[in-house]
Amino acid sequence: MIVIEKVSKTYHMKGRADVRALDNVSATIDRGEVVVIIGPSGSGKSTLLRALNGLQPVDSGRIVIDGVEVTSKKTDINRLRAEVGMVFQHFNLFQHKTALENIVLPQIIVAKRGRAEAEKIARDLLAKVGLPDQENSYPVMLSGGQQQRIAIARSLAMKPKVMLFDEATSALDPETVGGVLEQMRALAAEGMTMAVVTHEMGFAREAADRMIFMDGGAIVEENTPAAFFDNPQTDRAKDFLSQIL
Ligand SMILES: Nc1ncnc2c1ncn2[C@@H]1O[C@H](COP(=O)(O)OP(=O)(O)OP(=O)(O)O)[C@@H](O)[C@H]1O
Repeated sequence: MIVIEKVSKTYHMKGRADVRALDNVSATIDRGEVVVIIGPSGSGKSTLLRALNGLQPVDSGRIVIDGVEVTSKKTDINRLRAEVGMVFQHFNLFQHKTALENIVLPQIIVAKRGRAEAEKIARDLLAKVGLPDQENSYPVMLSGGQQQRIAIARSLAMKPKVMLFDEATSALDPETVGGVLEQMRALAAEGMTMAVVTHEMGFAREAADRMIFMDGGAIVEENTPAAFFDNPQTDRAKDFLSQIL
């Protein structure tokens, strides 16, 4: 379970007004729950996701994942990043390593597994993401969607308790988005705890247990997808939905 308690974050940049990216945000995400976070550009969605795996330090408040306080300086951030997998818009595979090695290496380096075990896990995951025949392919030989599925497999190899997706399909060619969404749906169906920032409203309707709508660094509305899309409560959510649907 993820508990987010009164989390705030302001960015200070020279020559620019301060930006309050997160303004007293509180939420909980239950084990096995799939939460889709949407909102206008600059509303704080990415900052919140990055805070959840410790990539983004916050100014105040607490984030606790399965009893481990992410926001405590004492927490081992490397361990946390293994337990909280994150898939970004840009998948950053090692270009000079094969698909298999991309999944194997973090297991050896971070999880300290032996090569035989790491390769077995990697092969199982390549099959799971629908790419069993691509273990010897280099990223450049794969479509963006296939590379993103390798990136998902790489995260899953660490056996995370939680998966975070930050616009995982936004940089892909339209014809390769479907395969990635299919993997995300399958993970959701298996009961993975997921927080997903996406523009894919079809995915949100089908796979989300709950929608969180953010604006101006705050959570403005939370509801089931059916209630949120069909009957938004706030003017801000209505405006946003009228622009994107
Ligand atoms: N590293 C940073 N330094 C300074 N300002 C930042 C930084 N990261 C984000 N911001 C600012 O904080 C605000 C929230 O940004 P964030 O990326 O969290 O929003 P978002 O909802 O994910 O936006 P988008 O949908 O465009 O990705 C924005 O005004 C952004 O310009």
